[in-house]
Amino acid sequence: IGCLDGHAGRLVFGMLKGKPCVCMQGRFHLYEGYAIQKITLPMRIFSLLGVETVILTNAAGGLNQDFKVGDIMIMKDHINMPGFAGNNPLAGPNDDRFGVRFPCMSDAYDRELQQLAVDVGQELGYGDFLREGVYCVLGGPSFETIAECRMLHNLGADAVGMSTVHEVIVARHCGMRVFAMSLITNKSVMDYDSEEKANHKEVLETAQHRAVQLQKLVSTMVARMEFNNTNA
Ligand SMILES: O=P(O)(O)O[C@@H]1C[C@H](O)[C@@H](CO)O1
Ligand code: HPA
Repeated sequence: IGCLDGHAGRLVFGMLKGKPCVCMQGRFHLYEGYAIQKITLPMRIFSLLGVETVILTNAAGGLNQDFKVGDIMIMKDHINMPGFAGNNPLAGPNDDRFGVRFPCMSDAYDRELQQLAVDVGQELGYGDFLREGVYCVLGGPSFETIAECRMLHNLGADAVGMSTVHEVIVARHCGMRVFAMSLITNKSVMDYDSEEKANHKEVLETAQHRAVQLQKLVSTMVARMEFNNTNA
């Protein structure tokens, strides 16, 4: 597992609220120079281990002007920018043991799990900072220019980041149920007069600030989840 700032590089097995879980503490990214098929391999391993549901989190810049730093955005959809240029984790020969050649992505994000997150978030008193939206993935590692942020916002993205979507595609390909959420760690700079600059320190600080609430949201969702994915 990617071992860089903010990504511990550990695979943790255990029980969470009575459910067997495996957690990646960190992930691989395109910007580390790995092939896209390699960074998504953990999803196929999880599938072979019998994992039914994948919960993904990420840090992201907020393009939606209503979003504040510290907001948690439930992902309802994505824009796969590297995919537009042919960099899709399913490119190459299809391994039929995992899934079909042309998987559907309009149902990538499980609606019931999104609703569960809303319900649990409300119960925990997180309503003021719980949002939903569209995440756009870019390759990184450079943060976006002002013109790029404006373009992505005009395209319908609410948040921008450097991960998650590749994993979602591979997880869906092999029939796992997917829930994903972004922590808005910084506001994307959209204005030439702005003094703000995206930086990794702010990303880590915001993540630290919301860590306990994110853990509570995930663990409460896991506690309420049904076994036996019927979505495959
Ligand atoms: O949660 P991820 O891994 O998407 O984290 C984002 C992308 C970079 O790793 C880092 C940039 O600050 O945050
Ligand atoms: N852009 C891209 N990736 C990110 C950002 C951002 O502003 N913040 C955290 N990850």
